[in-house]
Amino acid sequence: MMGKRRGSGIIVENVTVTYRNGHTALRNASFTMPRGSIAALIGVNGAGKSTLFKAIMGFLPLASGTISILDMPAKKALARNLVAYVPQAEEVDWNFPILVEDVVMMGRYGHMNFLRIPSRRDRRIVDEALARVNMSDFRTRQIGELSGGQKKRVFLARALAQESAVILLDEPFTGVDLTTEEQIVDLLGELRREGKVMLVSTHDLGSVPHFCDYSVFVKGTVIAFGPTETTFTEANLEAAFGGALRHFVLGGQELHDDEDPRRVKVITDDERPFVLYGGERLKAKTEEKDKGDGNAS
Ligand SMILES: Nc1ncnc2c1ncn2[C@@H]1O[C@H](COP(=O)(O)OP(=O)(O)OP(=O)(O)O)[C@@H](O)[C@H]1O
Repeated sequence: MMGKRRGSGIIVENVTVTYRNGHTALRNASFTMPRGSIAALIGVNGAGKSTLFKAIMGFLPLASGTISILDMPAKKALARNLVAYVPQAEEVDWNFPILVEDVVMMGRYGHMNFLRIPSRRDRRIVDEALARVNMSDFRTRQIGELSGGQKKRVFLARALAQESAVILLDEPFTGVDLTTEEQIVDLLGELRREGKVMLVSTHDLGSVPHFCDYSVFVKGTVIAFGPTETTFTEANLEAAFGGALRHFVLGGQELHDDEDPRRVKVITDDERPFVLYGGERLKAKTEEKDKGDGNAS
């Protein structure tokens, strides 16, 4: 396990990515996040979140700029198998006939020689990864026969089996029920305590302050980034989502039977609402969690 907490996790500096059709999806994007932390990548559809992931993974060339991972050039970190990617559901061919346990074993390929014969250790790591996402009972199922949330957990298990220090998760909560989302959030918290670096793209605004240490707002570039405490603000949400967000302010008789003057503001992109109480938002729970015994069940 990674015990190291110091040093930088991911540094993206002035990155520009242009697709082959000439469309520049990201221009001069920059942000940094340290080791042992979780950052949310927040932005509307088409803002460039997946493009950023693909650029970090080396799937797309950079027109300019640099990316460094764990204090080394991204290429080197990728070659050392230090980065795992959990793709969006739409990017996977679910008709491909493959068993759950074989998907997770793919996470071990980078550790095997070209014959790809799993060792006892590889099998043990796959078993542990499946157990950690509560999918052991499904190991001999075809991946295409699972629910959306179960598929996500299998791909998360593949990332765990890879034993990489960095995990990129593209929309891990889309199509996932609340219990599964909570399990995934707990697991990410455990991984953070192990010193891993996690970048999570999400539309699920309500959960960001609960588990993300850093927020990165994307809109064709990085328009704001920093600690969630200070960066996950109404102004930045507005800047990132513009008219796509809906606001409700509840107060008076709508909210209270008594004379309580306090009001609640709800900001939502219709997935999970983000609630501000009397102009102040709920304090992130992450620190409280960290102070616990670290034994999330
Ligand atoms: N292969 C491609 N060729 C050309 N343009 C592309 C390609 N893939 C994406 N784009 C464009 O790049 C921009 C950013 O897309 P990207 O997929 O990174 O957005 P996103 O923030 O991940 O959105 P979503 O929330 O829908 O996943 C969009 O305008 C999109 O149309």
